[in-house]
Amino acid sequence: MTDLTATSRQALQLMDLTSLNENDTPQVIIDLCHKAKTAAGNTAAVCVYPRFVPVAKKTLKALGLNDVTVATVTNFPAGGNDIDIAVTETRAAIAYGADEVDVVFPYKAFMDGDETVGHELVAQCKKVCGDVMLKVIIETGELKDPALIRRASEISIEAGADFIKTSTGKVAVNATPESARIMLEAIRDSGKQNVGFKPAGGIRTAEDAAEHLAIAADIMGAQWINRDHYRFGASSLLGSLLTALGLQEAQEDTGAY
Ligand SMILES: O=C[C@H](O)COP(=O)(O)O
Repeated sequence: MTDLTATSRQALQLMDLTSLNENDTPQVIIDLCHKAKTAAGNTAAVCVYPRFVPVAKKTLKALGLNDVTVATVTNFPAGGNDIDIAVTETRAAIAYGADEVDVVFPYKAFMDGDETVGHELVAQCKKVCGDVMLKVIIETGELKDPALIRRASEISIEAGADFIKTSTGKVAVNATPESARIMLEAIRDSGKQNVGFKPAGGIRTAEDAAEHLAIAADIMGAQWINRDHYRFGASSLLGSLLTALGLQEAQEDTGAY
């Protein structure tokens, strides 16, 4: 087994297979759920807009994909600083049946110097989540400055994030190796090894995924990398992984969700 085969299989099983397009329909989400099952194993989760959580849950259940969780997004993608709205959206997402909520950190307010609102928003969203996993998207491509990426990561971890996530996939710059390194170092240095990391946005090739996994292994150790600690957020990565695994013909995937 080549290294790329091994990392591609690992990446596939760590993927939050994503469709967050304005023109999504129930049928698009049903098709997405079918793609979560592959000959190389199932993806970790599907990630969809809140209104599609019920159809995703129902489809995965009908397919017997009990290990594939349903993630959704709140305060997305703008990362507004209204805590009530973020909490209300998060509560609604859970009511729809979401297993995991990816909330956008109020990164613009944070860039304007307000650290308190980010901490409070994450803490209050985690409170309504209970056992539902909360991933906090800090939007690294907008923060840009390594010191801001580090600080937003620290605030999110301190406030109770289960995962910190790089990006929405909706801005010009999304997950990069540099931002991944800063965020993983923040997790390591926090001493909270149970906090996970999700690079998301712009990860399209098996080689991209392998590079990210190597960074995580370097900083956190290879043993740390599992679905409880590591996810890829990606809408167009599956096809490249299947090709690297020699499975592309078995499962058609255009990558164009
Ligand atoms: O959370 C995941 C991202 O929205 C996916 O971004 P992508 O479409 O660039 O893969």
